[in-house]
Amino acid sequence: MGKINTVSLIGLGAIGAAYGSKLHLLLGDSLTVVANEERIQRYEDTGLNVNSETYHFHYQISDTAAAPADLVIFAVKNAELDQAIEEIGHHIGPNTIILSLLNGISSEEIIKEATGNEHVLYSMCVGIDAQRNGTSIHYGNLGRICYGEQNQSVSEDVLAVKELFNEAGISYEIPDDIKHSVWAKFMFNVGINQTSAVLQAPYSIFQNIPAAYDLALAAMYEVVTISKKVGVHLTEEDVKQYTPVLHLLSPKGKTSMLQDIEANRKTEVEYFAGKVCEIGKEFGVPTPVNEQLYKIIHVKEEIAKYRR
Ligand SMILES: NC(=O)C1=CN([C@@H]2O[C@H](COP(=O)(O)OP(=O)(O)OC[C@H]3O[C@@H](n4cnc5c(N)ncnc54)[C@H](OP(=O)(O)O)[C@@H]3O)[C@@H](O)[C@H]2O)C=CC1
Ligand SMILES: CC(C)(CO)C(=O)C(=O)O
Repeated sequence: MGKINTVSLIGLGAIGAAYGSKLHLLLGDSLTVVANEERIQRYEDTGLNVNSETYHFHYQISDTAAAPADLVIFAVKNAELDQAIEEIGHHIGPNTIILSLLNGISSEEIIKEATGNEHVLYSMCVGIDAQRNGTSIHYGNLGRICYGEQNQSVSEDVLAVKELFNEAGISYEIPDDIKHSVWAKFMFNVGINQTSAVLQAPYSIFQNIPAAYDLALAAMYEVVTISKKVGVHLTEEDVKQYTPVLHLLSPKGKTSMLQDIEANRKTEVEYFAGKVCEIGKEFGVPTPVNEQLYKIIHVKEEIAKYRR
């Protein structure tokens, strides 16, 4: 792949709109947002408001024919991924590079398996505190997108994405070991997203009340333990590296999981505690903190359904 000229994006929520707005400023209509008619109608009615600027993206209805894009970006929630893969299928050709900005440790494998595409890079975003209210998105920090090849090579695809991000003004990092970085981010999400959802607490609580962050740490240490069983080997150093990340987030900001709870949406608990408990069981490692978080967050989802 030479230069990336066309990008298709699916998922115009907090993450998709935040990074999509940067790409739109660079690419104009060469950035296509793929969605069904109902969503497109909603986006066209008001435009997308990102940090008080209104954006009108170029939209394409999901089941219409399309030329493959140079780059496809997934920015939906984990439970929405299978449907999104199907709906953006026309935009994926044999040479299309794919980035998945979803949290968790499974989306890249799922995309590879479903599409047979050989240009899926491993990626995640870190240090971003994007919040969504309907079609209005606000972020204090855009953070950076960490990405790379699983085999750690600096491939043509990696370089093409680097050029795009440089031109769009999107901060990025190409870590030496992207799998390790994805797991470290997973560890942080397992801690902060889940405890924030249970405590219904914004980042300021974790920044200022050590006992609150201790709860998150207890869940994170279970990820450190299971990571050693799957050959990733997270360490105390990885845990420590996330303390400054937490302190850079906007104090009033909320994790994506707390936003889901407050908006009565299904959360990503299956992909956080659910995954930790699954791997723990496989290797005979107890994961009591995540077991409790899993149960409590499920009850919160049930309460939301009951109230609806
Ligand atoms: N928010 C944050 O600060 C961060 C989030 N993340 C991760 O990024 C991922 C996305 O999170 P976030 O942006 O917060 O989630 P949001 O819920 O804000 O956004 C997801 C968007 O995807 C849309 N969508 C779902 N299915 C489809 C589909 N089939 N076609 C088109 N659009 C679709 C949803 O539309 P609709 O509302 O109409 O259903 C929604 O707008 C998650 O994995 C999250 O964990 C990572 C880092 C930080
Ligand atoms: C790390 C954090 C909490 C913010 O970037 C996140 O990934 C999320 O809200 O899902």
